[in-house]
Amino acid sequence: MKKVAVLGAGSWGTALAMVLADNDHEVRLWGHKKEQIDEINTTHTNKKYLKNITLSEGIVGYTSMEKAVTGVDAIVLAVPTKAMREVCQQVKQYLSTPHLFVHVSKGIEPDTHLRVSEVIEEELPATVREAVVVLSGPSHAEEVSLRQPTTVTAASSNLEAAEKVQDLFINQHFRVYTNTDVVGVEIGGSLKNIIALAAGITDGLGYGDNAKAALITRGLAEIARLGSCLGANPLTFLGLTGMGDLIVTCTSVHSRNWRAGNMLGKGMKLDEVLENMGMVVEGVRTTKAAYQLSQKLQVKMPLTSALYHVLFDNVDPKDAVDELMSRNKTTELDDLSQLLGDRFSS
Ligand SMILES: NC(=O)C1=CN([C@@H]2O[C@H](COP(=O)(O)OP(=O)(O)OC[C@H]3O[C@@H](n4cnc5c(N)ncnc54)[C@H](O)[C@@H]3O)[C@@H](O)[C@H]2O)C=CC1
Ligand SMILES: O=C(CO)COP(=O)(O)O
Repeated sequence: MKKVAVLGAGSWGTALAMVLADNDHEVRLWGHKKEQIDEINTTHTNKKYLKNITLSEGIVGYTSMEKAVTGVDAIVLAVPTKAMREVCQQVKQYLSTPHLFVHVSKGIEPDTHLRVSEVIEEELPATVREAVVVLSGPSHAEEVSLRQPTTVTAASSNLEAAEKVQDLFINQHFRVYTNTDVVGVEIGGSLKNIIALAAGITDGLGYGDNAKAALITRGLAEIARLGSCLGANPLTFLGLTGMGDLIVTCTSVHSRNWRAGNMLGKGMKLDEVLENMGMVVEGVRTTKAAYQLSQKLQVKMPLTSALYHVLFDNVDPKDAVDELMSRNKTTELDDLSQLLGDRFSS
């Protein structure tokens, strides 16, 4: 049995706390909202984030971060990307030895263009950080909390650390693989939210499965294009954190990114949509970051670019689709085949 602190008591932090409690670990779930932590400790529910779920009594809620992290074996960072720096700055005050950090957030910072593990490494000195492992994959909190079969990947350049995280989380319902391609895993997990927003939009506009399949496959092509340019192994994008997460997020009503896109497609404004959601929609900020990166690195990302103009320049979603469909004709396997070809030709 290990002692694990989960920082962030939203949907995903709570669902992962359940997995850890099922594995008989001592789980300390920290949140910054007192009423929510009181609810976790009294009724063993977290209704705003996981409806109709009773949490294991083994999960104890904390409002004191210091108490939550004192003496733990591992710290899971489960807050939205936007809050990651602030939470790292808080946690490092309470640590004096290196700890194993697991992050589960799917985003890229606009302007700095840093991946979440890079943000964490920037904020946490080596004196408190043994290793950073990203846990990612097709995994809606709603299904994980019902103990439905789910597969994810623990990725770190330090394979031993990834294996420690695999051992912490793996069970009969929650299967964990390992990978050392951190760039590929983080880029796949973040950029799929852009495509999920777009898939929600086409559904909201009344378009069908053909449009959805087009978004998923061409979305994967542009994710792989940018990811490979940043140093990822292109094959990672065919795995759980690439194609796997694209499928689950673009096709599920659980996805907040899909739901936000759906409302946009039905004519709502972005501000209204985000107010309505009450939970994080990571794809909005990631669209900005990926668009900026594609401009800087000169990587072709037509779907990301179209979504950027819908979100931030008030372009009508239907006009954006019409424009995408009337671009100059091209071949399917352009630079992507070069990327994969290089791998297979040696
Ligand atoms: N919900 C899901 O099924 C999955 C979510 N993720 C990722 O996990 C991350 C967290 O997402 P969710 O838990 O779903 O979001 P959520 O919106 O359900 O919950 C976010 C939680 O973070 C808290 N929070 C926000 N700012 C904070 C701050 N400055 N300090 C402390 N707490 C703060 C909120 O109060 C809330 O409890 C995101 O990056 C998301 O992409 C990854 C896999 C699955
Ligand atoms: O990442 C997720 C599933 O793997 C959750 O997606 P949403 O943030 O769109 O709900």
